[in-house]
Formats: sequence, C-alpha cells, structure tokens
Amino acid sequence: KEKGKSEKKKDDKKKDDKKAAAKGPAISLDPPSGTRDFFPTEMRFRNWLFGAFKETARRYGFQEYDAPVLEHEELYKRKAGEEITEQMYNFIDKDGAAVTLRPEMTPSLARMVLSLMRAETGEMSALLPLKWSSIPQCWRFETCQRGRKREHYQWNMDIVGITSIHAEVELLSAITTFFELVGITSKEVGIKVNSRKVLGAVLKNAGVPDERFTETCIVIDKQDKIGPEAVVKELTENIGLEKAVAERIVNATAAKTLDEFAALAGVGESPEVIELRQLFTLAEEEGFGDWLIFDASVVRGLAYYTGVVFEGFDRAGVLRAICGGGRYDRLLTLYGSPKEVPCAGFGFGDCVIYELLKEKQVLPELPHKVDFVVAAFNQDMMGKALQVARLLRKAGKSVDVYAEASKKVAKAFNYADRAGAERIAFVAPDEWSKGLVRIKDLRNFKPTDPDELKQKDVPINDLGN
Ligand SMILES: Nc1ccc(Br)nc1
Repeated sequence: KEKGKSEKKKDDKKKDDKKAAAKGPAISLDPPSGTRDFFPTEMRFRNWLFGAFKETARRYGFQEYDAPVLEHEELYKRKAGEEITEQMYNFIDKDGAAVTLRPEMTPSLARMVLSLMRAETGEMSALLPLKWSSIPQCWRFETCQRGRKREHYQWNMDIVGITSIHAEVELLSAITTFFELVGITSKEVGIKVNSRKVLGAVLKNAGVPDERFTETCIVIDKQDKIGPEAVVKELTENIGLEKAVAERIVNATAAKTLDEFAALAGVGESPEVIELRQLFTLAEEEGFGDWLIFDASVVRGLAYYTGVVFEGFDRAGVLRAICGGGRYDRLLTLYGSPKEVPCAGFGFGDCVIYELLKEKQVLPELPHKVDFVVAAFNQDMMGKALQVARLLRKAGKSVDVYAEASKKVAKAFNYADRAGAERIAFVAPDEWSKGLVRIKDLRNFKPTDPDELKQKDVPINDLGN
C-alpha cells in the first residue's frame, strides 16, 4: 500500500512537471515591449560600434559626459507639436514628481551646462568652448500597434560656445570620420545640409510672424512623410499662413541648389546664405566636401534648432535618416540663461547604422576570443592549473579555465575551440615536475606543420611573457 502511494506521488509529480513544461515558463522570457536584450553576440557589435563613436570623439578633442536616464518632464515641455515630446515615456513617480525616461540627450546637456554657468556666477567663458560626447539610451512610448522600438542608444556630440559655422563644420567632419572608421564612404552616404535661418528669412519676407517659425519648421519636416500638399494644408489651416505663402515655402524647399533656393525665397545674398556658402567652402577645403549636399527640404523635427541643420542619408534611399543635428542657439535661454549661449550638435542612433553596415556588407566579424584555455591533467593538478591561470591573467592575458580535469585531451581541445582560444595550456604532473607547462598553439599553424611548431613546453616562471 505504502509503495503504491509513493509511486502514485511520483507519477503525479511527473504529470505536473509535464503540464508545466507544456504550459511554458512561469514568467515571460522576453524583455518589455519595444526593448532589446543584448546577448554576448549583440553586445560585441554594440561595443565595437560605441568604440568607433568614442574613438571619433577622442580624435576631435571631445570630453565624455553622462546624465540620468530619468529627467524631470519639464525639461522637454516645448509645446511645438514635436513627435519626440508627444511620445515621452513619462510617469508620476512615488513622490508625485512628473518625470520621464529621456527622449533625447540635448536638454540634459543644456541643463548641465547651465548648472556650470550658475556655478560660475553667470560667466562661463573659462569653460567655453566645450565639446562634449555621450552615448545615452533614449526612450519613447510607442503604441504596441506600431511595433517600433521604444529605446535606442544615440551617440551625441555637442559644441557649446562657438558662434561661427566652424562648430557645424567640425561636427560634420566628425560624422564623416566616423563613417570612414567603420568602412562607409561618401559613395554610400551623404549628408544633407540646410539652414533654418534661410527658411526664417523666407518666412519673414512673406510676413510670417517669428512666433510661427518653429511650428512651421516642424510641419515642413513632415513633408517626406505627408507630402507637399498636406504640408500646405497644415501651414494654412493649423498655422494660418496665406496659401500663396505656404506654397512659396514648399516650392522653395524643392530648390536643388542654394542659389536657386535663395532666389526662389527672395533672400539673395543674405548673411544666412553667405554663412551656408562658407560652410560648404570650408568642408571642401578640409577635404570632405564630397559628403555634403545642399537640401532646402531638410529642417529636422526638433523645435529648438535655429540655424544650420543636417542629416546623414544613404544614397541608395533604402534607409531612414542615419543621423541628424544642427545649431540651437536659444535652448539655454529657454532654460533661464541670462544670455544667449551658442550651441550645435548631432545625434546618431545605434539602429539605422547597423542596417546600413549590413546592407553594405561591412558588418565586422566579432567572434568571442580568449588568449588561453588552461586545462588540468587531473583533479590533483587543478590547483596548479589555477596557479598558471593567475600568472597568465596577471600578465594581462584572457584565460578561460576548463573546469573538468580529464585525461581525455580531446574534451579539453573541444572546449578550447568553443571558447575561441588562441592557445591551450596543459598542466600535467610530468611537465610540472620539471617546472614546465605544455602550451599548444590552436590558431596560427598549418595542419602540415610539424608537432614541435604547434607546441612548446614553457617554464612556469616565463608564463605570460
Ligand atoms: N526619441 C527617441 C527615443 C527612442 C527611440 Br527608439 N527613438 C527616438
């Protein structure tokens, strides 16, 4: 009877386990909607990409900074109808504070710079110009239906305190240097450049009040998505522009050259046009003019841009904008700066660049690698094997210690292969008694090489050299 009961219990448990397995895991194994896990393979690509971002920033003399992913919502309250502020991942926290996961980094930079300025009692000439770089994770709350991602990493480069277009030229130059670092040329990618100031002159000429400027830009930025007719409709119905004015603006954005745009817009050789011409001339002289193209339709979708704007694009026209940026001279004033502080910067997301590298077949091969696998001949030798691993690690080598102590070297070789080891160090009693460790080279030899080329017995004290 007893036996029957315990057998029954075992059967019941087996059945429960089977049911549970059929039902699937108790918890979801996916990350929250719109977010990504970075398993080691993806993490190796991300580290490689961020490495190129950081190397570019280093070559241009930029300093790294960071800020909390969580910010006060007020930092982004610009009420200009931008998508970025309408999709904030915001909430009321347990203190009742209105906070948000940051949708972009520039406002945090502005806040930090202003805090430095306050600390410097309003003066910050000692700090300027400052050139700061960061790769923040930025967030948006997308409806699940659109199935778009809710987070991305966005390389930011900003220059604060330079009024001339020298800042924009350096930023554009840095973008081209990054692309060349990752194997992309100006044949595959271009950077569209325009100036909101030139557009501003058009609006002024057409009698559009200044306060309509920002929202007009936001509507024009949607032209690629909604088309010129819808832009005219929005400009007239939502912003109240004359139809003729709205059509002149939309026509002007179709201009193919700066001269044509200036003529269409009736702004001639205004300071804004001259400045834009200078930008192209400097780029040409530096040697990256072939990357740039004037495009009157580029205004970018951020309210705070006040001058030059630009965006990287793939010339094949397959992908959406790769990066984008511009001048924003009024943001610090908006946050309470007693005087205008000139700023320019760009953002460069981690997603489109992946698609571009894949499309152009220049994704890097990034296998997991270690310098050594260390294998013990038997359990008695495990302590010595760990001693060898420590010596190698002290010498800066990456070492993966094989946890099984087994005389079957094939198992150790198999492990070393999966670990991507360059060499394997066998710690065995005979060699050890002579103060030696047998090192076999796993990668840099031809199968036809004689054995002595593929392995050598190294004195323990020479390990790591
Ligand atoms: N601003 C923003 C944030 C997150 C993603 Br994904 N895209 C744009």
